Amino acid sequence: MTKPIAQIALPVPMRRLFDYSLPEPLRASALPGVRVQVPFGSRRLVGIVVTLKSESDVPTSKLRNITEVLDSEPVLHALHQKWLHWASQYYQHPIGEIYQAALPVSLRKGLPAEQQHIKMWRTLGDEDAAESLKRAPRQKALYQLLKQQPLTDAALKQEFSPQVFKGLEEKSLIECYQSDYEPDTQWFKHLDMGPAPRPNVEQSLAISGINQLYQQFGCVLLEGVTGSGKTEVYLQCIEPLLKSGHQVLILVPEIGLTPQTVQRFERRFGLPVGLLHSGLTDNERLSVWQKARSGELGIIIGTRSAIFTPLARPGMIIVDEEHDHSYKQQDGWRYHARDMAVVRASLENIPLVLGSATPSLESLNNALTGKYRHYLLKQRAGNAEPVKQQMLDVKDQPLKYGLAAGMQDKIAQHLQRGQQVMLFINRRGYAPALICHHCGHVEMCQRCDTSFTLHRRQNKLQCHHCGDAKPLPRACPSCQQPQLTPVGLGTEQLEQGLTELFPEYRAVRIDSDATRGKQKLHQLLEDIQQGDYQLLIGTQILAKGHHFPNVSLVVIVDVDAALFSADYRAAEKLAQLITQVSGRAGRAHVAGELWLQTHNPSHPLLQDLLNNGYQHFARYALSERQFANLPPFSHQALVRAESHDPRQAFEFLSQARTCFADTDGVLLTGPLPALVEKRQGRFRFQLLLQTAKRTGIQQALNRRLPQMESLSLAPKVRWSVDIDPQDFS
Ligand SMILES: Nc1ncnc2c1ncn2[C@@H]1O[C@H](COP(=O)(O)OP(=O)(O)OP(=O)(O)O)[C@@H](O)[C@H]1O
Ligand SMILES: [Zn+2]
Repeated sequence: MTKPIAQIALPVPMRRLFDYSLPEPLRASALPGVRVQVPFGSRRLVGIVVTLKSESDVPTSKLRNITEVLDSEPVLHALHQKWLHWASQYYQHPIGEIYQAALPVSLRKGLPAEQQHIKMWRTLGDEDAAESLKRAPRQKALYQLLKQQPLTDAALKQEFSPQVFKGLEEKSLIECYQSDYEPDTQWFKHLDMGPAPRPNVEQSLAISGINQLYQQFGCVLLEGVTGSGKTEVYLQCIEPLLKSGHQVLILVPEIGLTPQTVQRFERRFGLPVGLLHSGLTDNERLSVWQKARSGELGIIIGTRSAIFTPLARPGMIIVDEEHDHSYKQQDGWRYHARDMAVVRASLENIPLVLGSATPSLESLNNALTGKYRHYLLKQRAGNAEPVKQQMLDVKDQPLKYGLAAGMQDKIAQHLQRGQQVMLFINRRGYAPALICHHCGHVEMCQRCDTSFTLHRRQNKLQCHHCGDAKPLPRACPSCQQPQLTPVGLGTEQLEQGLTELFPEYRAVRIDSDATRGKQKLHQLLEDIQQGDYQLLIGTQILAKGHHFPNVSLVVIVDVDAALFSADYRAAEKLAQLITQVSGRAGRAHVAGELWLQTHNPSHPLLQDLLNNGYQHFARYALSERQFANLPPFSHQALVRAESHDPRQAFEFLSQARTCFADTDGVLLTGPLPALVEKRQGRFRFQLLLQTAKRTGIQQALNRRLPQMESLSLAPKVRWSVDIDPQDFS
């Protein structure tokens, strides 16, 4: 007998499921994993059936009815559901919000999940009208194409503008119709393989090791210096999988930045690659989701949330640049896509490959302790030489636009040899602050604890924490004198300075200000490839994964700020950044060098990193973490709270602390102010929980969260729990 009650996950911030009764006619179709529409208060919500049952704690008369079943088959299969329930436990986050996050936006809204029809075009009538279209060559071209066979709207739109269709439609020569959608899931029978280089010894070892894990769970850390051919290893590992019809999901930090990587996958296998990134419309996203689920796509490449893409025949998950911080969601449900990937791979019983030149200390520790298989690529692939890394001591040196004289000479030398130079600085805008030379007043954001950044191009001051902006004042708002002076250096100023210092060369700036708009970045990257620019200035966007063969010098203008941070992960982050940035140099035929400007050339971190490389540094950093009992040798959760009245957030966390007071094995730190204490008008505090075992965090929170939720201040402050926090700002 079919069960009359369904437990539903609803997109509401409550840590529970909701019981609804199933009217008789809906019972056969309400399977676990399908979407349903239900009344909730005065609203209608789209939820997902989790389980069916015969009885509820709520009296039957009080149960409300499910109004509609939206799917004929589950949008989340059983394994996926199991995975999400694990996540709800692990991240201590409401299950309904997790289910919601795992679906594309269109499906959250209740739109159809199946790709039922596709829009096609065909010609009308028998006679050939080409003659009458002589004066409209585009219309004639489209007409003749369709005369041969009907074609899909999606394919034609790439080539013909809407006017062309309209013209022909008005002449009643073509019409549009809906055709039944038949997915092509047999792509693997006609792969069109492109040429592949012969792998070197290190690559071969990695490839054969990874391929031993065919349809079997296992994690692999591929630790390879930049340019060592990690991508080539991925390509060769997935080849046998694709040939046997399996699908591969690849996570990357940011797609807009790696068009070349995407092309490499397409060319190697002659297959379209499904792309998932933030620049897509809801419809485009849904389409990739559908094609991945039906098995129509062999390769899916996407950013963080692509980890939720369903696969009909999963073969492997790859997380490229696994150390990258974009894999951690920083608001709402704060999951880590890499960690989600580990659990997914184990449930689906497939291998997971984590690749990086600068692995996170977490993954490295798992590799060193034997939990993960570990393959090292120590040499750059092909003919590329290792990058020479050096420091320039800028103590007591006059700096012009942040550059010492010696550095300016170096840049000139490389430019004169016809090579490109990349300069890296971590701050966008013109200058991080504007100070009054007369009275010392600094314009501060009223809502945050920070100075306004000067953006000279746009003639404005902007807060980089809350986005608040205002026009550049002509005089000091405090003393009315006109001597307002920029302090510090940003990308905009460096660009201006370089144009002044090297007028015969062209400079380009790559930061989030300069690259707004979908195509802009793409275009700039292409122009750089073409050699249109010789001086490339950027923030960390420029550090990620590009391949600019003609860059021979990379300069990091200032590393000092990061050397003295209160965040225990700062050293790791800085080392990753320096190594990644330096990996941009000398990737092909020209030798590359990296120069760091610093006031602290004897700093042990810099010494170790530059003399011994990231692999050595990371192992040393791990021993330090172990000594200090920090992650990955302990496990953390961060309770954050913020409020307009600083006392409320602080008091809430003080009370929260007492909830944990008698919990054994939990080390409590705080409440302490966050690194950025005030943001958008709210004061921010943190309480850190630390335990020796991973499960300790979950046990403590399982027992104490309900108590915290019932604290009198709980509804009055904004608070959240962050498991495995990465960022304490
Ligand atoms: N075995 C090989 N023989 C010759 N060339 C190779 C080989 N493997 C890789 N290459 C080439 O070396 C260059 C770098 O390789 P690849 O992009 O795979 O490295 P990577 O480690 O993924 O780089 P990144 O540092 O950007 O992550 C590419 O141009 C690639 O085609
Ligand atoms: Zn602000």
